[in-house]
Amino acid sequence: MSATSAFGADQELRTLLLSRIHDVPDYPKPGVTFKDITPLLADATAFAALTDAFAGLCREYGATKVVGLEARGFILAAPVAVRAGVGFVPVRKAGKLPGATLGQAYALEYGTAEIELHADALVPGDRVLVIDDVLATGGTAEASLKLIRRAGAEVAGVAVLMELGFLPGRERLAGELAGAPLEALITV
Ligand SMILES: O=P(O)(O)OC[C@H]1O[C@H](OP(=O)(O)OP(=O)(O)O)[C@H](O)[C@@H]1O
Ligand SMILES: Nc1ncnc2[nH]cnc12
Repeated sequence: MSATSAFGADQELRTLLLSRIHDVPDYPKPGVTFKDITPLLADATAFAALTDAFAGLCREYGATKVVGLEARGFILAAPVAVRAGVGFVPVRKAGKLPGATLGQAYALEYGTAEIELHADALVPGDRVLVIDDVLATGGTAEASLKLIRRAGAEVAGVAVLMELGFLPGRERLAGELAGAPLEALITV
């Protein structure tokens, strides 16, 4: 079961962030409403507020590393790591990292995918906050937690900008979180 805190955006921040996330119907395929965060990234005030909220969480959890999930997770996580004064570690889609890697396959809605982590990017004693833009089915985040644990590090928590509450991502993640918190600034 995942713990919750007062991290959820207050009404003002939620309104700001929601106004900068655009719904794109039927993208990338019919029936899917894509949550486009590019307007948020283009708004310095909104991007800074988001970064501050995540950085506060990073400090609260005593995280020693921030992991960002390719690709939109990189954009959100990197400034958080800088703001919080901890290192940034990318989890990439398979075949993109040049060094020795740990790989983790996972099930998508249709088919499978694989993500990778540099084998030496985390060390025992690291406490890792995972950051991504969207939690949908939870498959990507779940696979990232497996990688972090296989690398010998501890999961401090998962933080996303937006949780799609109509999908069972939170339930899927619960086992792998093993009590670590899953925080969403916005749930739709
Ligand atoms: O909870 P899930 O069902 O796993 O979906 C969420 C993931 O899907 C999106 O990434 P995507 O694979 O589209 O990659 P991108 O960021 O490179 O566009 C999103 O940024 C999350 O990482
Ligand atoms: N609906 C959605 N919008 C943006 N990113 C996503 N990743 C998975 N589902 C998504």
